[in-house]
Amino acid sequence: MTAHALDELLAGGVRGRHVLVRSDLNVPLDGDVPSLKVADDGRIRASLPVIRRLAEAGARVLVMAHLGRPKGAPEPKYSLRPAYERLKELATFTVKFAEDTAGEQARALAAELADGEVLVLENVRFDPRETSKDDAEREAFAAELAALTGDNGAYVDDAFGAVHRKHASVYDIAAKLPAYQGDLVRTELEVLNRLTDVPQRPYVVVLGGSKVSDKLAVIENLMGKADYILVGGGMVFTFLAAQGHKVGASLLEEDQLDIVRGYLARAKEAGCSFVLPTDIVVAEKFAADAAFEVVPADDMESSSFGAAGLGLDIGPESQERFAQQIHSANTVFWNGPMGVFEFPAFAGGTRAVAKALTGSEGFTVVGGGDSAAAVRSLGFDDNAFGHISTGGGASLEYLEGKALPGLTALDRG
Ligand SMILES: Nc1ncnc2c1ncn2[C@@H]1O[C@H](COP(=O)(O)OP(=O)(O)OP(=O)(O)O)[C@@H](O)[C@H]1O
Ligand SMILES: O=C(O)[C@H](O)COP(=O)(O)O
Repeated sequence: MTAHALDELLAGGVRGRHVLVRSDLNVPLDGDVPSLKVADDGRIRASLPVIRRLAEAGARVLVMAHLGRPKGAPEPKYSLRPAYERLKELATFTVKFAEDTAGEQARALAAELADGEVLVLENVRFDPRETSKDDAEREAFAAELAALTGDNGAYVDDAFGAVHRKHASVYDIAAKLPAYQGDLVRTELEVLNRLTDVPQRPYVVVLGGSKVSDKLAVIENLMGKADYILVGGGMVFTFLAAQGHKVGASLLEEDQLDIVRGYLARAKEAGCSFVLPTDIVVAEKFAADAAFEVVPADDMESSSFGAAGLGLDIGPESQERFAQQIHSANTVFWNGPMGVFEFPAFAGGTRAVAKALTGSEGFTVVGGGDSAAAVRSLGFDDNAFGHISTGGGASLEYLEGKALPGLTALDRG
């Protein structure tokens, strides 16, 4: 079965109907509470077309989204208010904000909404039922969200970046309301299908970032698809440690070491080679102005910071090697910054990989909220890449060939 498209919903007429849209507004923020500002509005801009189409067609649009990973209770630093402020600046229609998600204020504001107006609900993850493992809890929350739409509502999933999450606002909600696939999800899938169908070889996957345990899980499957997997970012230290090297105080998933050893042992028979950095930029502490040194990847504690040193970027030799590997590829998929690019001293690896992609003659895809934000903050133009996907974990899991809850939920309906 295929999902019903947004076009079908619009063709049936939405004027006066409440339409609940799941968007991915999980954007990086700058500053401190209460003056947090959106640091990169890529995901907001990507979410805008569907919201606009619905508003212009006269729907009463309710936008639900998450930001960060709060622990099931309101936390000011994870409020969606900054994302709402930015959306309001970009919008040509009225946008309002509810301080709760499905509570008293959300219900009242949803009921008062006029045709063509938009209401952004507070972070869905402020309710523990959103991410609960208990089906009944998630379903109860989904029912409360659905109730905001009255008796003739509809649901549109446009949050490509979250389709891999079995969460109430992504999965369970689709069983509560007539459900449709948003344009962003559709176009993201069309592009990623070019990578799953017949990628032009050599096919290089570049992995980094900090959501290490999420992403380690996808490697097993990617090994059967990619010719080379280049590993950088926070994920690299679990690889180096699995090879028996000391990594100081760097990000490390101790409980994944055996799994990673298995990957390294099976890579050859899977027809894939791992390319790991040979040098690392090690810092004294996690700070923009931290002292740093470049050390061999297999001897990270040789820096003057000893076991307290933190690997925050791949070194210049590795940058060169990764760039060469990317230049020789015909297809490149990149997810996850190579280092803590938010600190200029540790942005070299990410810049080098981005530059290599922009110089590539092959088909290049950058996936991930932070990865996309990184390339833009380093001054690269979106158009210099084949495609910039709004999904990090989502695109990786899609490429892995997994059935994703947010997509299967729509097929159901
Ligand atoms: N060596 C490192 N140590 C700690 N953090 C790192 C390291 N390298 C990169 N990071 C951090 O990784 C973060 C991005 O990781 P993430 O896995 O979220 O990327 P993404 O896939 O682009 O985003 P998303 O999955 O949210 O769409 C950045 O904030 C960056 O600072
Ligand atoms: O940033 C992302 O990849 C998406 O918004 C999903 O966020 P999550 O990894 O916290 O579920």
